[in-house]
Formats: sequence, structure tokens, C-alpha cells
Amino acid sequence: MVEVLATAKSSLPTTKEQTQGLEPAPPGTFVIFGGGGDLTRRLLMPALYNLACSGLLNEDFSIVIVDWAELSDEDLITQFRASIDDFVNKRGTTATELQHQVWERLTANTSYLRGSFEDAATYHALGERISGRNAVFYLAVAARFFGTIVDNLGESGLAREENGVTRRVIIEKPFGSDLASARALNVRLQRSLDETQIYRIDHYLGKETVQNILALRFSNGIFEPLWNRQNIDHVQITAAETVGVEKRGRFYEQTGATRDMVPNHLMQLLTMVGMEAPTSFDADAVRDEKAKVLAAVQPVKMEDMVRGQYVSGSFGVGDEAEALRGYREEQDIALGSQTETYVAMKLGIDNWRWAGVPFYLRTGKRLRVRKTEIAIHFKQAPFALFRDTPVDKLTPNILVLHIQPTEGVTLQFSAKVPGPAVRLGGVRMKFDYSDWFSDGPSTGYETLIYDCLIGDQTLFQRADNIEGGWRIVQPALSAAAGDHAPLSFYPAGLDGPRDADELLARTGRRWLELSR
Ligand SMILES: NC(=O)C1=CN([C@@H]2O[C@H](COP(=O)(O)OP(=O)(O)OC[C@H]3O[C@@H](n4cnc5c(N)ncnc54)[C@H](OP(=O)(O)O)[C@@H]3O)[C@@H](O)[C@H]2O)C=CC1
Ligand SMILES: O=C1O[C@H](COP(=O)(O)O)[C@@H](O)[C@H](O)[C@H]1O
Repeated sequence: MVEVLATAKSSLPTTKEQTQGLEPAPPGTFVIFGGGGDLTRRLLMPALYNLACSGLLNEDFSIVIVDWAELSDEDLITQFRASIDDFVNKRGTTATELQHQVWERLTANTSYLRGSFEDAATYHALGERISGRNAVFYLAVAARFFGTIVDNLGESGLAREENGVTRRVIIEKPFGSDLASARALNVRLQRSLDETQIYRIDHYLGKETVQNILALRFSNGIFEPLWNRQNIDHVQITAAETVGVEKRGRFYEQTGATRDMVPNHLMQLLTMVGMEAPTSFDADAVRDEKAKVLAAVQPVKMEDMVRGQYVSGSFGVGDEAEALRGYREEQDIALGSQTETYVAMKLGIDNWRWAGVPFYLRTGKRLRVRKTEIAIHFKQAPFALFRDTPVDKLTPNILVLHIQPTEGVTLQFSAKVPGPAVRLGGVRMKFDYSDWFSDGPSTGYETLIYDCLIGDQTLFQRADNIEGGWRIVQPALSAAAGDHAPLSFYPAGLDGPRDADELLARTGRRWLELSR
């Protein structure tokens, strides 16, 4: 292993330094519809607290939680405190103290509004609390309510921006369940809102390393000249999870791995790798380039796709091994379920930079390891020089962008093994984020919430980008709906279905090992 440079921990920037140069967001109210739910407890409240600790919320910032649960303001604050204790202060191995001043200010301006999303009275009462103020409406609700809430915001006049007051809506995923429903939802939202008011979230865009793909590509002179069909053989994008469907069986049965991960998260990764340099970080400049890449991707062909479902298996070895249930044995799953928990596919980007370079995507639950990464496989160097040496093959050059759980970049290449003979060994140069940058407490939602508060849509999906992702996977969804999509099975705790290996083996390629 070749270490790139010595690490410089003492010079790591602190959280304060990382937020330097950023102004607190303008004054306003953050309204969370569905604020009694899981997303709010685990991610949104911790993120708002972290933003307050970083000094990025305005002194005049308030929170209104809308839900139908029977809660008093005191109950709400108790829940809020529990979520900070569980998801910020006891996160990982480091326990930190509550920042009392920040906490007092935030909770003094947090209130509860009990009401149904479907009831006009809820919007009337909300209107009184936010009158004349900027507001962000966060729809932390099941997807079936997205249209209803936005219709109500429109009809009640709460979506109207006037006299310099801004009104923005953050929409959670899933945004539609196929191309037609995503289009219909876009049309419905745009009846009440201008596109500049709509913030469609994809939490992958809140991940530092996902954002860093553009920085890596375009702030370094060494990568861009190689980033094309002349030098790259193929690209592999992997999002492997060890978890199963947990308690989300009802949702997952209707969704499956393709809908859950591909048109959104994996397409974000594909566009970041594939896009041209935008002319600026302006939201539309970036999203225009993404739209162009998506438009150049041909819809997936069924012969280039593998769907899998996990069956019972085990994790670990010997006495330590843990038995894992199969998907069909999980809660709320049909006995003969045909839902895929794994999907692999080959896509191509038919443009001047990428024509002929396959992009292989795979994602699945209950795999051997949790790992999200992008591996750029470069073309092989000519072998001629080594023909009369003991070298029988060259190590492939692979640049791996690690997204999670570790964040960093690795470059694999060949180096001469010391000694008189010409022998080559595969080596890796490794850059690990944690060696160079300290990471403040973060849920990944801080950046996204802050960006919405300041009106920056760069990290949010535009209507055409969302539809572009659905268009690409639509043939797979149609085939599954018509029962024409084969399903392979794989043991829980391993690497996924064999057929997925076959998808690459056809052209003499292979997946990068998950557990390497
Ligand atoms: N949880 C997570 O980690 C993630 C969630 N998401 C997305 O975020 C959104 C919210 O998820 P999550 O927090 O898990 O959902 P929850 O179901 O936990 O939260 C929704 C809240 O809204 C309440 N509610 C339901 N119907 C009404 C109504 N008609 N009027 C008023 N309140 C109502 C629910 O109450 P009750 O429980 O009584 O029905 C619940 O408190 C979803 O779109 C999900 O896909 C995205 C990424 C991660
Ligand atoms: O949106 C979703 O993403 C998670 C994976 O997110 P990650 O940040 O852990 O990579 C996935 O487990 C879930 O099924 C899906 O709905």
C-alpha cells in the first residue's frame, strides 16, 4: 500500500472554520408537515439543532410542527430533546453536551399545530402563525399527501410570494412511482408553485462525498483529460446495504430496489460522474448539465438488467454467524412476493464523451457489506514491454470514489516489486477524508436545509431531472408490472445473485469485490 502523504490532523479545520464565510439564513419559519414522524425525530430536528449550533440560523427563526398526534407544546419539546440526545449528543462514540443557549432559543420559538393535512382549518391556523414571514414547508409525510398539502397551500394563499416574502416547499421522496406519476405530480405541484419554490430532496445530494465528485473532477487538472471514452473502459456504481427491509415491508413491497434507489440516488451518482463541467455552481447551470446526461442515457433493456431477491442466509462465520431471514419471511411481505431487493443494470451514455463506455449499476439489501462507491476502470496499458518478463498481467487502473461508510478516494495501479527481476505488484494510493478534514456532527440534512433557507436549489432535483431518472428505468418497471421481469435469488449476507456477475462476464469484466 502506498500512502499518498503524511496526515496533518493538527491542522484540521474545526466546524466553526468550515462554516466560515456563510451568513445565517434570512429570518423565517420552518414548518414541518408530519413533524410527529420518524424522519423529523431522527434527522430533521437534529439537523436544525446542528445548524443552530453552527450559527447558521437567524435570530428570528421559528419552527412549527404540524401533525394530527395529540401533543402539547411541552410534549413536543420533550420529544425534540430526546431526538437531540439520541441522534446528536450520543452519536457514535462521542457524547457531547447540550448547548444550552442554542437549545433555549430554538425551543422558545418552536410550537405545535395539531391538525389534519386534509383540513382547510389547518392551513388557516398556520397562516396566522406565519403571516408576513418567509416560510419553508417541509413535507415529511407519506408520498400520497404531497399533492394534497401543496394544493391546500395554494388554495389557502400560503404558497404565494409577495412583498419580498419567500415561500418554499421541500418534497421528500419517493417522488412518484414511475414516469407517468412523477410527471403528473410535477404538473400538480406547478399549479400552486413556481419551479423556483420547489425543492425536491434526494438525501444523497446532502452527502459530502457526493458533492465532492464535482470538486474532485473539476478542481484538479489531472482527472479531466482522462475522463472520457478514450481512456475509461467502464464505470461501476455500487450501493450495497447490509440491512434488510426492517419494518418498512409494506412500503418496500410496493417499491422494490429499482424504484427505491435507481432513478434517484444512483442517477445522481451517474450524472455527477458523467456530466460536463457546468459554467458555474449556479443551480440551473448544474442541473442543465445533469439533464443533458440523463437525456443521453438510453432506457434500460431487460437483457441488460438483473433483479434479485434475498433468501435466508447468514452473516459472519462459525459460532459468530447470525442467521438471516429471507425477504418473503419478513414482516408485511407476501409469501410469493416478486419484489426485487437487488438490481443490477448496464446503461450507456450516448454522447461524445461516453459512447461505448458501459456504466454498471448495482444496489441491494442484505449484502455482505455496506458500501457505496463509484469505480472508474481505466483502459489497460499495452502489454508489449512485458512480453518477455515474468509479468503475466497488468493490474487494472481503477480510481474508486468511496462514498460510505468511509469517505475518500483510492487509486489502484501497478508498481515494480523490489528485486532484480521485472515483477509487478498491484498497489493502492489512498486518500481518507477523516485524515484531512474534521467532520462536525451532521445528519446530511444540514446542508440541504440551509440551502433551501437561502434559496439555493443546486442540490435539489429539478422536474426534468426527476423525470429523466424515471424514463431510464421505466422499461424495467413496466416489465415487472406485466410479470415479464425474471427474478433471481441470492442468500442474505453474501454478494448478490450470480446472474449479476454474468452481466459483466459477458464482456470479460467483473465487479469489484464487495468485501475487498
Ligand atoms: N424515516 C426516514 O428515515 C425517511 C423518510 N423519508 C420520507 O420522509 C417522509 C416521512 O417519513 P416518516 O417520517 O418516516 O413518516 P411517518 O409516517 O413516520 O410520519 C408522518 C407523520 O404524519 C402524520 N400524519 C399522517 N397522516 C396525517 C394527516 N392526514 N394529518 C396530519 N398528520 C398526519 C403521521 O401520524 P400517524 O403516525 O398517526 O399516521 C406521522 O406522525 C416520507 O415521504 C418518507 O418516504 C425519506 C428518507 C428517510
Ligand atoms: O432512500 C433510501 O436510502 C436508503 C439508503 O441511504 P444511505 O444514505 O444509507 O445510503 C435505503 O436504505 C432506503 O431503502 C431508501 O429508501
